[in-house]
Amino acid sequence: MSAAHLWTVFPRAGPFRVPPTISANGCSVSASMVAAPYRSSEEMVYEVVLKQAALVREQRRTGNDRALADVFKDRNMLNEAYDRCGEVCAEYAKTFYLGTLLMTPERKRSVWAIYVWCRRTDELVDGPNASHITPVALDRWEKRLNDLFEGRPYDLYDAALSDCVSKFPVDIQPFKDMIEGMRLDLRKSRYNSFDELYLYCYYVAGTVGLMSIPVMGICPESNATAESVYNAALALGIANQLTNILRDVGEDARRGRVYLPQDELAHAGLSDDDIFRGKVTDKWRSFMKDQIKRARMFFDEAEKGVSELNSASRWPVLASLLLYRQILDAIEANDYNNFTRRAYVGKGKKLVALPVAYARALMGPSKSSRIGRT
Ligand SMILES: CC(C)=CCC/C(C)=C/CC/C(C)=C/CC/C(C)=C/COP(=O)(O)OP(=O)(O)O
Repeated sequence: MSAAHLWTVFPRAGPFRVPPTISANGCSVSASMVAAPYRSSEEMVYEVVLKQAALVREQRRTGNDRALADVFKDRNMLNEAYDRCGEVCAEYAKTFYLGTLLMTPERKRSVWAIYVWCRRTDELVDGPNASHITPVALDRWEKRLNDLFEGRPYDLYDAALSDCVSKFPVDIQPFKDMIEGMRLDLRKSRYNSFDELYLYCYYVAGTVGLMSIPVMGICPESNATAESVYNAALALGIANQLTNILRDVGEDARRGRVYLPQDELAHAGLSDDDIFRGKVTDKWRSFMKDQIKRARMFFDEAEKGVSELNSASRWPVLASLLLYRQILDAIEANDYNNFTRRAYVGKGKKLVALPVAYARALMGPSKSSRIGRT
């Protein structure tokens, strides 16, 4: 693990804060290419991390849930709302859903409600009606978000999230940022540098980590700072999204989109044309090796935070981390042909990952955790 990478994941925090070196991001790109602009996105994201961590710290200190008005008098309606969220989660994220079943009822249903909101947001730009979506529609979606945070949900799914955010110290910012990510996706189909891509990944996936931690909870025995656990959660979202991008290169290219950093492509002697041509060359393999290496580093950062979570939250997170990380192995096994072959993790591997994750999830926070307090 390069120290430079740690600087990128922990931009201002503790012992890992070192200036970037030539191997920044674990890729063979020059430091000047990634280091200077790299700070801006990271710092912006870090503000959100600090704010979220402060909310959770406050909750840990007082031991009370944030007291918002209980707007839902009709418990049956609310139970129905949460059940519907559970059904959606079970349908679209089976493994994750299975893992959530270990959580306390309150946490479990809140995680479902967050999942459903994220899925609906994603569907706005990725779903069947995506071609009709406009920035105005996203503004309306944001207005709905504000309303539900103030206890005025529009529909049943919103009602579940509205209740969830009244019970857990969830900040609205990551939700707004996810909508911002959708706006970005509407107007942008190229990313000049990893800094730009990082910001996109934060918007559309890192935010999920920040939304989830207040609900999943940090283990009471954990010595880690809230900031460090948030950083790990953020890293998992980034790792997942980078993996998604690497898996879907061909599919995205067919939609005219290239999510790979243009400067790194150029540095590797590649261009959009090579991607549209879709030929696996040695240049492409070497480029992909670096990209995979960087995604794995984000997974590694994330993994360190899992043991700091509440015991029942560790399993679903670790299981999904192990499974998603294996997509990178599958890309390698496909000899880096992510143009016409879809990398996937077979059923057998999934079945092995679940008990492995379960056994590892039994381990609590490490006393000498590198993400612990300094
Ligand atoms: C590590 C610690 C401390 C906490 C974990 C905090 C959490 C729950 C983070 C979750 C991050 C996450 C799941 C982000 C979503 C990223 C992503 C790319 C999801 C892919 O979703 P789909 O588009 O449905 O995937 P497929 O295309 O593979 O079906």
